[in-house]
Amino acid sequence: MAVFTPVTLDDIGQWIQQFPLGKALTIKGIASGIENSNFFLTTERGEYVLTIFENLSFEQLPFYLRLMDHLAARGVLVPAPVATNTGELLASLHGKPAAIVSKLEGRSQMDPQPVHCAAVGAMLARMHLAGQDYPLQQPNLRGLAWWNETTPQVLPYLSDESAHLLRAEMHFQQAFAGCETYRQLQQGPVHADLFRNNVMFDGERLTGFFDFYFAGCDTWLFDVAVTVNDWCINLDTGVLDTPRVRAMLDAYHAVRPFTAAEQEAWQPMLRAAALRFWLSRLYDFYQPREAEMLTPHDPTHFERILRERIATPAPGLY
Ligand SMILES: Nc1ncnc2c1ncn2[C@@H]1O[C@H](COP(=O)(O)OP(=O)(O)O)[C@@H](O)[C@H]1O
Ligand SMILES: N[C@@H](CCOP(=O)(O)O)C(=O)O
Repeated sequence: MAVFTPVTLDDIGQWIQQFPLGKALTIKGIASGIENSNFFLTTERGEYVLTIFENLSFEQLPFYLRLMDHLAARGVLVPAPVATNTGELLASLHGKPAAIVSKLEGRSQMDPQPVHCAAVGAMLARMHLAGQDYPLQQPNLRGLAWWNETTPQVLPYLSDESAHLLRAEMHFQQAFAGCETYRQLQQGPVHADLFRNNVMFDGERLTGFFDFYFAGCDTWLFDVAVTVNDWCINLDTGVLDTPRVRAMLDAYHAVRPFTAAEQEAWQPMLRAAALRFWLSRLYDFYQPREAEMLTPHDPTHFERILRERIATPAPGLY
């Protein structure tokens, strides 16, 4: 279980009074996260999720929380942050930034079918459009600059074969990020981590996207590639499953049509999305932080996906 900062009901008895939520009735640590300490919180007003941010600062957090607020206000299904009695979306708990957001119904769909992929594709396109007038700017903190910084830190742990792949792909992605087609890609706030475990479904009904704490301003296509690489693959081989890819891309395209530049950039972008998670998983694997209980994700999964995207062209965007 990844609870880096434990919290008890006693700890928040007074603290909760700054929110219009009544008394706290129960609090329970959530096992599955790897970045933050999360708790299901029941108060006299209902059910919520309390997050204590372990890595993001008071200065960085308004970008994420106001983005969720912005999107929720425009009908995109995301958790709505609860403001304090003085209108703040953030408060300090055990000396760290903390927020309370609404709890989404349902559960994650870990074995998605085309119908789920279509729902995700359509909501992702709506999210990109709704984010167009979001006024705050913050780069994707796990973008190319972070890859450049992280690569030398993980290279010493890799086999010759994997190190060769990482160096070569970094070289390829640096060139891609500097090319004219890349410059033409539409950008805006993106989720950047829209994996199956960050979306809730009630049956076939999508109830919301959550875990926006890797969000940032980046190309919309990067967001699509991250999402396809998790939702539309054979999990053992990393091979794309065409019916799920088509369902997701067609549903996205129907809401926000892809451009010719995006079509051209699609294959390298799928590689970029695989590289990003290979790198972060390597980093988390070899430089783990302390937690009460923590299971690092398997880096080789994304190395396999990267090799597969290099070897086999994906179905086109449209
Ligand atoms: N708004 C929410 N509504 C319902 N469940 C949530 C919500 N936010 C988080 N959770 C639950 O908490 C778990 C961990 O949250 P997550 O944001 O993925 O953590 P981390 O950022 O630490 O990786 C999720 O798998 C989900 O079960
Ligand atoms: N989705 C990433 C890791 C981030 O974890 P999350 O629980 O916050 O989604 C991965 O799978 O490597």
